[in-house]
Amino acid sequence: MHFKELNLIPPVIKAINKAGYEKPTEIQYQSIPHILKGNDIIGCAQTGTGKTASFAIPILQLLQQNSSAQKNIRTLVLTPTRELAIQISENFKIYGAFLPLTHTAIYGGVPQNKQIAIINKGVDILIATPGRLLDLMSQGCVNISQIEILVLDEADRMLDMGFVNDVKKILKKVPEKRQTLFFSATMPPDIRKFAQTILNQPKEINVTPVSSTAQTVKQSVYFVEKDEKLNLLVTILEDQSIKRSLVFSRTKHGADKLVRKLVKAGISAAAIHGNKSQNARQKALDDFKKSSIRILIATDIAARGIDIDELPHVINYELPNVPETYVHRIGRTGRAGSSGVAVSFCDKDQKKDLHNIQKLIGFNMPVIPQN
Ligand SMILES: Nc1ncnc2c1ncn2[C@@H]1O[C@H](COP(=O)(O)OP(=O)(O)OP(=O)(O)O)[C@@H](O)[C@H]1O
Repeated sequence: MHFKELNLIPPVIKAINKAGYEKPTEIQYQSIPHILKGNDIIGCAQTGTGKTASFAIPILQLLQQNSSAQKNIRTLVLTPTRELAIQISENFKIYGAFLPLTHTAIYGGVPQNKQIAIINKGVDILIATPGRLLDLMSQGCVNISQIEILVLDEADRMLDMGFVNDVKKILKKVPEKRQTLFFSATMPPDIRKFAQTILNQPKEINVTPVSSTAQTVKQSVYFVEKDEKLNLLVTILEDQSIKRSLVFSRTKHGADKLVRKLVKAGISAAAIHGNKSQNARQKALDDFKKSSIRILIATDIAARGIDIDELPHVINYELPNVPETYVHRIGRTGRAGSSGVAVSFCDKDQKKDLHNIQKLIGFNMPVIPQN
């Protein structure tokens, strides 16, 4: 199967070729035709399998084919984190390289003037985190009353407690007649039910069992006492054959503390979490992406969607208490067919969390004995 068989227009095919993709992934192959037909979609596929292109490619094509003389926002993509908004915007840039369509990302933590100036020039596709979008809407700087396509990326996260009120407010301002697309690697049943109230006769595309982890990630767990965790972390990371590792911590404070301890042990590390300025967040991520730091300690703001080329290793210093979060965290490795390793630390207070995670992913992880 080639992208050509998906009835894509030449400028889109040209951009896909330039990106170096040989063939569509399963989720792309299954969702692109439905989206091109104008259907609503719930798309579930494992982490790192190209869900972004599954919506970005057909959206670009639809906007191009039904081109409008007006300069209004025609597609809105909602996404939970600022880093992800930037990344999705970069994806639209790649796939839309040979099309005249414009796009931009708006997100909090940075001044709004530049964002407003770009919107005022006219954009076809707006990628937004909900808070900044509502902010700019309330100031009259953004009008989403003409959108044709609405995307909820990481849909279950967008509709969980932290975001649901914001999303409901946004939904009141978009036209009822629209195409709505939901994408995520995880989709808990209650969220799926709620989704049905927003979508119109959606096609469900489940490429693999919902919430399953990518086969490309080798998972294991250490049972470790709380006061032994730091030593274990240092021992693991001293192994220089691990080129880079992303370490998840449950708290911002815990993340900072780990950075200090690792730096003291001679291991270069930086943290990314919600108490840092947006510039510091982006810098930590960029430094990690270009390998100027070897270890990035993150809270769950980096759990979803973030695509880091050749990231071989993820550590859960603590297990997350929401099992779906585990699936997203370890999905930062083993992307686009490459292989990855994910190790988790489990102390005696976290046995229940481990149980819930293993129930969700449908298997028990091998336990690594400590010597
Ligand atoms: N058809 C393809 N062939 C090769 N690589 C691809 C293809 N489609 C996407 N990719 C690459 O795969 C990587 C993962 O894609 P993407 O970030 O969209 O994954 P995802 O399914 O959204 O993951 P997550 O659930 O973690 O958000 C990206 O680096 C992207 O460039």
